[in-house]
Amino acid sequence: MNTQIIDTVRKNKPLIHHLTNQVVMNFTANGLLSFGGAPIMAKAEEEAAAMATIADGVLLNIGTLSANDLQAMIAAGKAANQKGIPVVLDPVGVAATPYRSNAVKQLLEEVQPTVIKGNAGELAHLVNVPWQTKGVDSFGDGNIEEIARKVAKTYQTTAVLTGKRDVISTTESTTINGTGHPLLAKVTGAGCLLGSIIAACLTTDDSPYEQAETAVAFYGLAAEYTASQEQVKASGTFIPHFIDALSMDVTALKGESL
Ligand SMILES: Nc1ncnc2c1ncn2[C@@H]1O[C@H](COP(=O)(O)OP(=O)(O)O)[C@@H](O)[C@H]1O
Ligand SMILES: Cc1ncsc1CCOP(=O)(O)O
Repeated sequence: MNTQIIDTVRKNKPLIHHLTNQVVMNFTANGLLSFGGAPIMAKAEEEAAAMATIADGVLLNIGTLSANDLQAMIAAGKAANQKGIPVVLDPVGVAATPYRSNAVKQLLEEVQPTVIKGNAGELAHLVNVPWQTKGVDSFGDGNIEEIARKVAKTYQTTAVLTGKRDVISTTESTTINGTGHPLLAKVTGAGCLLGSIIAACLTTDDSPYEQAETAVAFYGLAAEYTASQEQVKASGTFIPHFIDALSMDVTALKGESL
């Protein structure tokens, strides 16, 4: 984890244009604000390109996709590519229906994502590897390093595969992150908010590999700290304390004194 990336995000407060799903909008906006970014949620096709042009990064999350959303995502993604700002694609539930699968295919033909982030089932689907999924969730085990590497190679991007262990992979390097807590899997939108925080970290001058690894490691550490708090009983009490933890310094999250 490169803590300078987090410090830089907190200094610059990057504006992240979110085209995300209805389930997680408020949680994502509060989580990114706490971390140190500036969220804006905007899905109208009419303003998608203009919004991306004033933003520092764009998040495309297909969780509750409609036909209009897809056109807006293509417009925002293209504008971001043109401006040279990062784009994170989160193909939520892509394996669930042919509609989602075709929409992501179209998006990937028109937009070059800096990072593709998803759980094992979502990323496996993108590279035609069989995996057990149920709606937006992923189950089972398999070669997650191989899947992340395949996604990075196929789409010439940085892949972030989440789960009990997270894999960050480019065409050249792969690393595993072990921070995190099972309560994250009990909170809807935990993966979606991570996408937003990755987008914020991608706005510094470092490599996407280091930026993504930092975002994922920090996020898991914040979850571990949260779960260790006495007031946290289960997923309901986890949520507000996790939002708080996202604003903390790494030293404090680790319980180290300065
Ligand atoms: N069993 C687990 N133990 C620790 N961390 C987990 C576990 N499951 C998920 N996470 C963490 O939760 C976050 C969201 O991952 P995941 O649940 O795979 O995403 P999604 O919500 O998109 O399915 C990631 O930071 C990941 O590391
Ligand atoms: C439940 C649900 N349905 C459509 S989007 C969504 C949220 C999924 O969020 P996450 O995959 O981050 O838990």
